[in-house]
Amino acid sequence: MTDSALPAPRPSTFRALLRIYPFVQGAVPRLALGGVAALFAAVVALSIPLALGWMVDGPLASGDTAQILPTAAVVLGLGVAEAFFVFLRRALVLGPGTHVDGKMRNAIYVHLQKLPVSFHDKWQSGQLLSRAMGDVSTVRRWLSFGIVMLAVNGITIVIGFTMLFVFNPVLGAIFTLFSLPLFFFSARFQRRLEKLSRRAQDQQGDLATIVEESVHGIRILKAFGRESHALEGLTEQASAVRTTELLKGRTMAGMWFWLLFIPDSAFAVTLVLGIALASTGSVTVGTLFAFFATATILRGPIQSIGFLLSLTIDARNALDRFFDVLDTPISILDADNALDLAAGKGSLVFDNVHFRYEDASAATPDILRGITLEILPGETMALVGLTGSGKTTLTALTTRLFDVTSGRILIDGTDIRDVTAGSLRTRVAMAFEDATLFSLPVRENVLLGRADLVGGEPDASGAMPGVTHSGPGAEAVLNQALDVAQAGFARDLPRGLDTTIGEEGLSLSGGQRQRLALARAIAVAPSILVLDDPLSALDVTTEAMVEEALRRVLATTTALIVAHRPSTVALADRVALLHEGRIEDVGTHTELMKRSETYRYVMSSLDEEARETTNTGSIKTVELEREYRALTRDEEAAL
Ligand SMILES: Nc1ncnc2c1ncn2[C@@H]1O[C@H](COP(=O)(O)OP(=O)(O)OP(=O)(O)O)[C@@H](O)[C@H]1O
Repeated sequence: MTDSALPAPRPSTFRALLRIYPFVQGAVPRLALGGVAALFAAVVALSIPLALGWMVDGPLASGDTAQILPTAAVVLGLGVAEAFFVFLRRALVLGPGTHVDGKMRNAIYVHLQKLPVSFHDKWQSGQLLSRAMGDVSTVRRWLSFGIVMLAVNGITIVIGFTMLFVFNPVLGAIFTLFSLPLFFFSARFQRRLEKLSRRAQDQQGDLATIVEESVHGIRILKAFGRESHALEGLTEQASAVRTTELLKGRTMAGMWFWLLFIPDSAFAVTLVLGIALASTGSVTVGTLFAFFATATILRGPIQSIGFLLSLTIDARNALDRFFDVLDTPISILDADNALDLAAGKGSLVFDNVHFRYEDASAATPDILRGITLEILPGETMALVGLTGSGKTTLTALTTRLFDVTSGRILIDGTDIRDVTAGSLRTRVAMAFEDATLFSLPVRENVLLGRADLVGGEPDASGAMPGVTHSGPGAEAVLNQALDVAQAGFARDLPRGLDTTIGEEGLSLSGGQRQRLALARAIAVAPSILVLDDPLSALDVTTEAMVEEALRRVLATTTALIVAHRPSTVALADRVALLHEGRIEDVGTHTELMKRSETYRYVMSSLDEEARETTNTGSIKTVELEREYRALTRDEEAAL
């Protein structure tokens, strides 16, 4: 391995934590003020032993009782001042923590939206969720508490130890000497904790993935009676998390042992020596009193160092995990000089397009190996091919969900990589077989691609409706899209088009979800419509109605439709046959039936597929089946 191939060394905890600065920037003044308040609290606390020492050596030793009350009042005043500064510190640092928390979550969300689909294919959603939620919270806790207390306790320790030396250099030196091993143990435990903490956080991400997947796939698990299998997976992962947490807990317990034992033994040794020195008169009782009062105050900061260090280590790992996502480059970006795609007739051209997935092994050939295809403005082209031939992959390239490996895709003569993705995606709309909906009202789901219709008119109270789609323009688009997609059922939902669809639309049937997803694509009023078998879950009667309405839309729109059913092929002006990574033939259905053996083979396999999935109880099905069979027979006879 060459030097350049070696992984970059892990940066120090300090450098790793410094990366939070851009998110903290605006909050620095409040954090700094919080730190100052905490420092005042520490200084006030440390001055109490001075007052006590003075009282013991002064008024108490001389019997001047008149001085006792004022001195007690001073100590009380210092106590009140300390409480006030602690309150101030908490109030000041609370805001910055939540501010940074919000900024970090926004940043990771925006980045996740921009990352290409290939990134999301690779990353588990639970890992992303735990980074955006759990890790960001860990950083907030450290920022609101950990860093301030670490700084203040550090300063308290320095001032406190200096005071011990001033009270009595011998006792101070012995106390310091006995406390030194603390730093050795802290460093040792820090390294061990760092590894365990990262492991625990990663395992929690995996656990979140399992929970997310089993909730998401609850219907399948129930249908196959595999809830116990999912539980086994969860138990196994939970036990891995538990083992790591236990190991972490044991390491922390070991650290705590030394954190308590070392200062206590330092305390004991200096106490014995201090009493001996006081008995010889080398040190006054008041000074000894102040020495131990200070040492007692120092116990808290010394002991909390371990906890604060583990909080810091957790925050460092959380930040590393956060930046694992944020540092992932956005591979599909607008070019520097990208312009908006101008309105045009809507021609779509694939020019010698090659494509392979990033993680494909070197031994496998490209999925698409030189696709050349022209879809004329207003034309409807069906894309037909065997399962796994790359139809979905080809459609995904049209909106740059993936970029071509080589070759070009042109819309109205312009390479889609030369225009802004935003404008491209308003000109090209997609509907997929897997119709994902969001936990939003029907209206918002259907008008998702119409950012131009967000807002609407103020309501009766004059308030703006916020980020919702409303107004006459939005209503017209919504109604037309629902009509074409035969999704009128949505108007009969309990709150009509304002009904919030359950998570991912799971409260709707597969066919209802597909119709809403189709309405969503139609609502964009694109010049190019790309449909990846979006009618597969519909019964044949509804499919025929949707197709009839679609024909009206498609008459003015360029369309590329992945067809898995002969009835979908019937929608098209021409058919492109995708086979072994290339467009093997293009022509009308009749032409291809005549001249292409591959096409006849593919169609007969689609036919079987269709018969397996159609609702044979429907009269329409029988009619369509008969029509198609007759067509096929005629064509076969003509051969
Ligand atoms: N995200 C991905 N990463 C790696 N390989 C993928 C990815 N998505 C699809 N593939 C592979 O690419 C090939 C083509 O898949 P694609 O989904 O485009 O086929 P298809 O023709 O649409 O299939 P179907 O008709 O079954 O829907 C398949 O071998 C598939 O395993």
